[in-house]
Amino acid sequence: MAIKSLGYIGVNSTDLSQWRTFACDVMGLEDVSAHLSCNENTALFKMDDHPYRLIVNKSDTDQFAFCGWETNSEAGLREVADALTAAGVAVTWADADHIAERRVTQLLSFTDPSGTRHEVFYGVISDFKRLNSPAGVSHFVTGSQGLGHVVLPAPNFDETSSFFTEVLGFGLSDLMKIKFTPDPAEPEKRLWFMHCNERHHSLGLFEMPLPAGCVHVMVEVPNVDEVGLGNDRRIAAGVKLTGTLGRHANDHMVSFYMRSPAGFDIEYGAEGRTVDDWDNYPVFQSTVASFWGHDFSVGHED
Ligand SMILES: Cc1ccc(O)c(O)c1CC[C@@H]1C(=O)CC[C@]2(C)C(=O)CC[C@@H]12
Ligand SMILES: [Fe+2]
Repeated sequence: MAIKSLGYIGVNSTDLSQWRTFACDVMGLEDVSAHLSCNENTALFKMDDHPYRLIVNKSDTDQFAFCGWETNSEAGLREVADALTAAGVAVTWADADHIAERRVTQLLSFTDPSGTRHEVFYGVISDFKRLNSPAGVSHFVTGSQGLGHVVLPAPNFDETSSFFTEVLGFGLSDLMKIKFTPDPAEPEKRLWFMHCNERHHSLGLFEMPLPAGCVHVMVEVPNVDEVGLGNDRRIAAGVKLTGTLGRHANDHMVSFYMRSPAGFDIEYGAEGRTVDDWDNYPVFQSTVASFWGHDFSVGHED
């Protein structure tokens, strides 16, 4: 497939300083806004040798804004554009300002069948500066696995899931049928996990609308100590815990969840498994989220 990894994510924010505190002091990302001399209505945060992985734009709402998917080449980007066009999805090629803002060579955008905005690009423009984490995080697990994973609301589930598999070429990793709240009357909802590289999942689709525009974004640190240190920083910053420490049954990630200033969650994890041979990987359905831990009921308390 032409899409190789999750390259960046975009967020809208009424208060950039809230994101500076959360992204730097809690997540351990580096604020590179001044280094990249972006305008005062944008904040850029670095995780690795990409110029940035998180872009926060000043807005009148606090919401997830877009995913940025990376392709390898101009041909790869053209392939995605052709597949979208053939499927009747409107493709917008970015103008020079948009391309310059994103620091890539070429860029297009589209909207998926559940209304989430996506960008697809090739050719990151980087000075290859290394991460200098203000929280002392040694590094994030990225590279060919991309920045992590994103779980998106997909109320229009059948159309959205087949769009990602059939039009964009994502592979199904595993699936669940779950209730989101403790309410016993709530019907079960589908939660599908999909891959575009060796990371177990780069994309999740959850059958439910969400005002925040995103369920969560996962970033991966190299070991459980970094997860624990991240949780200590979360406590020190007074950030709400939305899922307790646990190990997932599908990707084996040890993680916790916390509420970001945009209302969606950040999953902070380590020890996720990779899959080298998807052809011989059996898709499965799990009836539990995790081998142990991950109490999500804490997120529904005030
Ligand atoms: C189940 C699971 C497997 C791998 C992951 O990376 C992962 O994030 C999850 C959990 C997904 C999901 C969530 O994020 C919000 C709260 C959810 C909907 C639940 O209540 C159970 C599954 C949870
Ligand atoms: Fe996750």
